[in-house]
Amino acid sequence: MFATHDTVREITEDATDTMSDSMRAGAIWERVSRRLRAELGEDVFSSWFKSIEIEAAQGDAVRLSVPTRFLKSWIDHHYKDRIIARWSEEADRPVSIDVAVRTAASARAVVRPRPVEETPRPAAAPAAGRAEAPQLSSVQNTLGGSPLDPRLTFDTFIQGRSNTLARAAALQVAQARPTDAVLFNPLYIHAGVGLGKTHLLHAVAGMAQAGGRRVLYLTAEKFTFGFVAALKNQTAIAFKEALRNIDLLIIDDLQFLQGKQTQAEFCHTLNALIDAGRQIVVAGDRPPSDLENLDERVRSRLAGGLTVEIGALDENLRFDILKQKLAQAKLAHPGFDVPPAVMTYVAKNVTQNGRDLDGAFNRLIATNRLTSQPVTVEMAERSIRDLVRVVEPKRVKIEDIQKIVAQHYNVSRSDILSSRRTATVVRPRQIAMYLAKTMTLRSLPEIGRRFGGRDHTTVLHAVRKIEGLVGQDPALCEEVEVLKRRLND
Ligand SMILES: Nc1ncnc2c1ncn2[C@@H]1O[C@H](COP(=O)(O)OP(=O)(O)OP(=O)(O)O)[C@@H](O)[C@H]1O
Repeated sequence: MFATHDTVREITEDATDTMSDSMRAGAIWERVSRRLRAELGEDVFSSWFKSIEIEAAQGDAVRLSVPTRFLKSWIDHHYKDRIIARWSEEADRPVSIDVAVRTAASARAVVRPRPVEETPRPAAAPAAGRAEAPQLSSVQNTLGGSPLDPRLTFDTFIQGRSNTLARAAALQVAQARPTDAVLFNPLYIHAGVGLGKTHLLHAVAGMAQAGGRRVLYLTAEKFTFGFVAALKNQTAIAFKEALRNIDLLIIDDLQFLQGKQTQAEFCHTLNALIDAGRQIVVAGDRPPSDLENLDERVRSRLAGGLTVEIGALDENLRFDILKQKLAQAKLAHPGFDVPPAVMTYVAKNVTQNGRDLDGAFNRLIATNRLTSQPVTVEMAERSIRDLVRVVEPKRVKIEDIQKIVAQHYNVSRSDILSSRRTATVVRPRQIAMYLAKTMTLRSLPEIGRRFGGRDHTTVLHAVRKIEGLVGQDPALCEEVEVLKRRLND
């Protein structure tokens, strides 16, 4: 069917209306942005509003877009009402505003308002585009990146139940090509002392660097020092530029990020890199929510990515780490060996963390090399006595297991004891039975009785089922580890 003159005119008028709506919206957004910047301050404005673009504007309906889901949810929760109020005031009529996440296709079609003038800044070095961005060495020089230990690789990082998820996420990030979509951003890894965070971060840095990406690995202390020194030397602009031109920023020991201004700069860097589709990996000694001294904006930005925990090293993992250390030691000290009984003794008794395992192993080598004593269990007992912690195993009660599992899966304890067979209850019940078998000395019939009078074969089936799943499903494995830790606390 051909369009009549009238329809052509209607279509043209519609298009002209849409164009002028868009242009009007662009002008209004400029004024709204100025007011938001004045009301909220430069820091808040550049953290949350700078990357907003107008996706569409038609009549009283405006659609804004932001590059990430995190930004959308933050703006929806904290600033949307304010934007609507300011926009309605500037437009002299009520408007509805919707915030969407930009896709590559929508980004091409976006209406770009003129950038809002910022408060005057000292003359900046010309902004380097991605193509002429500084190469790794100059980034490292400008920012004083922390040195990487070539021994800390994925090959030497031993996988166990407590670190499966963290390792898998880290590997995915390290292997990504620059054109791949960024999956977990930021990736935040937390663990207690000596459980392998630094090892994993070095492995990510090394692999990504080998893949040709511009990587910067910094401890939070170095970041603080670099930023403060740059401020003192009036090179802060160059510092910021260099930071924003890397592909992968890795920050270790985030708990040591000091100072309000440094944290604000870190937050800007996080926002700028994430919005530009670059990857961030951060490690700290506790989850973001527990980092009390950290700026709220940094905390929420971190919590908006993927947070994974590395749990305690279990005995099997400790044994495997020792095996690897032995292989390395044999290369450096030909003729040196540690009998399996000694390996088992150390793995069983040095339970704290990987650093104590390093220490124990070094003492075996030193004692053997310096005194020519053969490595035996007695020799090991004497040399590593202070690293051995005698811990009374905590007695876990079946009732506690049922309570904690029920809480974790948001079902009631009576659901777990009941005969209900819906999936939401069956899996938690099986996990609770599995924990009862592996964390207490109760027999299968006794466990069956305590789980609503079930037969011992039902318990056995549950235990086998969960044992099998834990080996295949890292997420379930992580859940079980979390439950075990809660029960052992
Ligand atoms: N899964 C693992 N495989 C191999 N080595 C490990 C593993 N976990 C820990 N280690 C070793 O344990 C030691 C301590 O690990 P690392 O320095 O990475 O701990 P961390 O979590 O960064 O501790 P901190 O919080 O004190 O900085 C290192 O020698 C590391 O190589």
